[in-house]
This record gives sequence, C-alpha cells and structure tokens, in this order.
Amino acid sequence: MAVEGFSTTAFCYGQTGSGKTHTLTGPPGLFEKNPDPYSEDHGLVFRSFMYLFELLKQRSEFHFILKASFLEIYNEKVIDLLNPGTARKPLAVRWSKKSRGFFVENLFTVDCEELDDLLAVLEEGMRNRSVGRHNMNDYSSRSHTILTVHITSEQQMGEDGVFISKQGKINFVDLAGSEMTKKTHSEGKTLEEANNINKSLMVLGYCIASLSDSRKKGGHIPYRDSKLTKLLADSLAGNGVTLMIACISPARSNVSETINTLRYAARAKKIRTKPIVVMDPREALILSLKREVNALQSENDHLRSAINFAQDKPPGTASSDPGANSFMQGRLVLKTPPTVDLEKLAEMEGQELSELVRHYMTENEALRKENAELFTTRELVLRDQELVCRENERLLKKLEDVNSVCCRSPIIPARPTYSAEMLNMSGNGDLDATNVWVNPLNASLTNTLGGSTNSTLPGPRFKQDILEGRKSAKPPHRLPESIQKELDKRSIGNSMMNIAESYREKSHRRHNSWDNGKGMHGSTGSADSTSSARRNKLKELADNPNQDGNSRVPQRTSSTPIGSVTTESPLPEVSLQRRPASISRTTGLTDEEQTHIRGLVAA
Ligand SMILES: Nc1ncnc2c1ncn2[C@@H]1O[C@H](COP(=O)(O)OP(=O)(O)OP(=O)(O)O)[C@@H](O)[C@H]1O
Repeated sequence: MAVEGFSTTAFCYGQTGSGKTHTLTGPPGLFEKNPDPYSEDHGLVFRSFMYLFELLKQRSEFHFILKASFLEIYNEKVIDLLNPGTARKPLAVRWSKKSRGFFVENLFTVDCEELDDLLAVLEEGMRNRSVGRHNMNDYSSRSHTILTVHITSEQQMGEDGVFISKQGKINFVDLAGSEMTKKTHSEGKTLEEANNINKSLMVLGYCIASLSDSRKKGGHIPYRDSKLTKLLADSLAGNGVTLMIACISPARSNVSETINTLRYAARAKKIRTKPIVVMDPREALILSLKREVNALQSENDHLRSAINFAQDKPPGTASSDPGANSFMQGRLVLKTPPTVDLEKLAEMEGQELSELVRHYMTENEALRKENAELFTTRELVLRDQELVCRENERLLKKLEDVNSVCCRSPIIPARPTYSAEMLNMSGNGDLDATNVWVNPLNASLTNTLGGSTNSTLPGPRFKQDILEGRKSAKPPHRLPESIQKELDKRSIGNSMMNIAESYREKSHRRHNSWDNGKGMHGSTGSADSTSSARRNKLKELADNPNQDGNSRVPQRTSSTPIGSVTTESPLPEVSLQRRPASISRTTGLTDEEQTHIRGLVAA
C-alpha cells in the first residue's frame, strides 16, 4: 500500500522481553554476522525491504524514489540514529501546517537506490539505538525506534506528458516494552528510562482508548502529551493504514501483562482510519480536474444524446407541443463550452483548466436546471390531465343522475329540450301544478280527447307512453331545421286560425245569447251549450286535419320548448311562458291576443 501512495505503519507492542525487536529485526547481533539475505532469522523489516524491491522491479512504468530515516525516542528526546553526533543532540518535533501533522526537524534522510542502502540504514540505526540490560532482557530496548522508508512514485498519465507523483511511506515502530520495575529490578538510569517508557506507553494507551471509543468521537485525543504519540498520531488516526503486532510472553508469571497487552490490542482494533493517497497538491488538483473534465464530458454527452433523442421524436409528440418548442428553443441557446483537444490538455495551465471546468460546470448546471424544469412541466401536465379526467367523470355521473331522475318521473319525458323549470316539477304527476303555464286550449283538448289524441301530438303521446310504463319510450327525434321551422309556422298558423274560429263562434253565440236577453251570466244552459259547441268544434277540428295532413290544433313540436311558441313574421309572436294579467273568461285569451285575432278576422 505504501507503493500506492498510502501512509502505512507496523508497530510492535508488548511487555519487555516479549520479542518485539526480535519480530522486527531478528535476534540481537544478526547483522554483525553478515547473514544470508534469505536467512530465516530476518525480521519483518528486512523481509519487507526484500519484498519492496521485488515489487518495484515489477512496476517498471513507475519511477520510484526511496528515502529512509531512523530515529529513537529516548527519555522523551528524539535522537537521529543515522546521524546521532557525538553529543546525541535531540531534535525538535514540530507541527507542519502544510501536511497537518508532526514532523522531526532536521532529521537525516538517506536516499536509497539499492536494497543494500536500506539494509545499511537498518544496520546503522540498530547499532546506534539505546540498548540496556535488566533482569528480564539482556538486550532490552531502552527507547522507541521509528524506521521510516519514504516511497515516492511518479507515473506518466496518458500520452500528454503529465507526471503524477504519490508519496507513500512505511513506518516500522519498535516500542520499548512496558516494565514492571519490581520485576526488572531497575535502578538509577534504567529506572528513569523505565519510567519514561511507561509514561509514553501510558499516553499511547490513552490515545488508543480515546480513538476506539465511539462516544468520544471528535473529542480531544492527547497526542501532544508525549513525543511518541505526536509522531504516531498520523498512523493511529490519520489517513493511513496501521498494523499493530501485540507481542506477549507465554510465561504464566506474565499473565497480567499479557492480558493488558491483549486489552490494548482489542481497543486498537476498534480504531477506524480513512486511508488516502498522499499526493502533491498541484498534481492532485490536475488529476482531479482531469477526472472531473472526463466525468462532465461523459455527462454532457449523455445529456446531449438524450436531448437529440427528444429532438428526433416524430411530429405530434414532444416537438409538436408549442410549450415544448419554447423549451427546446430555450435549451438551444445554451452556451456550449469550447471543444478541447485532449492532447493539448497537458499543456494547459491550471487557470485554463479551471476555466474550462467552470465552463462545463455552468453548462452542466444549466442542463440540470432544464431537466428539472421539464420534469416539473411533465408533472403539471399529468396533474392537469388527471383533473380534467376527474371533472369529466363527475359531469358524466351528473348527466346520468339527471337522466335517471327524468326517466324515473312518470310525467317528465327525458328530453333534453325541456327547460330547467321542468326539473322543478313536483312529483305528483300533475303538469298543471307546476309554475309553467299551459295553453288552456291544449289542456282542454287533452282533457276532452283523453288518450285518443291522434298521433300528430308527439308531446302528449310521449307522455302517454311514459304513463303506460313503456320502457322504450324515447323522445322523438329532431327533424331537420328547415322542415321543423316550416312545421312550426303551419302549426302556429293553424292554431291561430283555430283560435280565430273559436273566437268567432264564441262571439256568435254570445250575440245569440244577448239576443235572447240573457246576458253573459244569465243562463247556465247557455254556458253549457257554449262549451258543448266548443267541444264539438274542437273535436271536428281534431278529426279533420287540413290539407297538409296536420292537425289544426296547436301542437308542441320537439324543437319547441314547452310553454313557448315562437313564430316568424307575418305571424305575431305570442309568448305563453307567463300567465297574462287579464284573460277573457269566455275565450281564455288575453286582450292582446283578442286584438290580434280581431285584426286577422277583419283582414
Ligand atoms: N520468536 C522468538 N524466537 C526466538 N527467540 C526469541 C523470539 N522472540 C524473542 N526472542 C528472544 O527473546 C529475547 C527478547 O526479545 P526482544 O529483545 O525482541 O524483546 P523485546 O520485546 O524487544 O524486549 P524490550 O522491550 O525489552 O526491548 C531476545 O533474546 C530474543 O532473541
């Protein structure tokens, strides 16, 4: 992973004499014997170096730069093991704003081109580290050591000449073992070393405990309490990968330390880091910009293909919609970013690349906005359509209800030409009980002739059908308008003639009665004879249709609303919708009608 650019750490933890140094570097004095490179005595560090160089050989497309440093923390002082000097002057640990981590100032770093260079660093450091002796270990490490191998890899991205470099590293940390001074019988200098070792290990334990506790996430981690934790902060909770090797003793007498070590290991196992590849900020920016450009270009291609698909739709679909056209027009005026030659991309400056990305982002934003608008419009159209459908269903249901009410009523024929006043008709079946005035002649004729009214009376006949409960009763079909008008003229003309004749007859009888000296109210017999004569006359009129085959009795046609008769000139219009103020008791006609009829008779 260090080769890929990650920061990695392997550290050994455990009580003194448990084999930490043995695990990392092998038995004491191994390198003084000039061992075989493939000896089984080698520890993790040597084996890692071997594996690292094998890996570098396989990756010929990369250019690697290796650098190594070796330091120890002895009594809370950082000593450079590759350049200790005669005075073993301690180095300062500082905070780097750039890398946002602690670093050792002026630490000697050795370029390592060969495996031997790395082995030389390891040997030199092992030789210079502080080793002591106590009851539990003849070669006890009196300090924490950190061997770091920095791996810089450079790779050419594509054929445009841009090199991308990554900086990975491996930390090999050999911690000094925790000591129970009672057991080790440490005194003097060794006791001071043991106290410092225990103190720094305790801080490390606090840091591990805090990092592993999910409740303290984001809380304070006491890295600054020791040099060891400062330098391991990045490995413990940074963006690297860390391997903890817990070394324990198989001796029964060390059981409490073993349990303690395992407890630490269990806590450390809970720590979660977020490994990232460490790169040069400028190169990282170029790489991210290139990725972003590729992503935006692919997204733009996708959106363009989707828009072209919408444009290629046949007429009558989306393009035939004027609203859609306006949308299309609005979309077509989008500012398209300039086409970029990918080969020249590497030559472009960071500012140009940023400008280009900004162009694509603007276009992308516009396309996203347009896409959202299209979706919104589609939703609105669907909602409107649903509303119209619901309204349609409601109106249809209402129409059905109205039809069913009309059909259920025994006196209302279900004909759409009836005025709304008919709907207010009471349910007792008496047409005369409504507020619609009916021509008394029609009514008297119906009463006189009963159900024997001839077939030229469509209204009463239809009414009769309803009364007889015929299911097939339907309103008569409408005639063509010209024929219907002609029929209306004739029927109205006939009715007027009929009225004129009855008026003439009534006048004649009235004269006779006056002649008989009985006056208007003189005799009931006269009234009876008058009504009898009128009945006979009407019957005669009904039984003898005129030459056109039409009855001379006023008829209601299908196109004429009930209660209203409309004529064209020269016949005067007579409205029967409202009962006139003054009606003659004998003729049943208004003054105005009588005047008209008198004029007609005179003519
Ligand atoms: N796996 C092993 N096989 C053989 N010998 C071992 C093994 N582990 C440790 N030893 C031996 O035990 C002794 C102590 O080991 P080592 O020095 O590595 O312990 P340590 O944990 O580093 O102690 P300290 O913390 O005091 O430095 C050494 O002589 C080492 O060779």
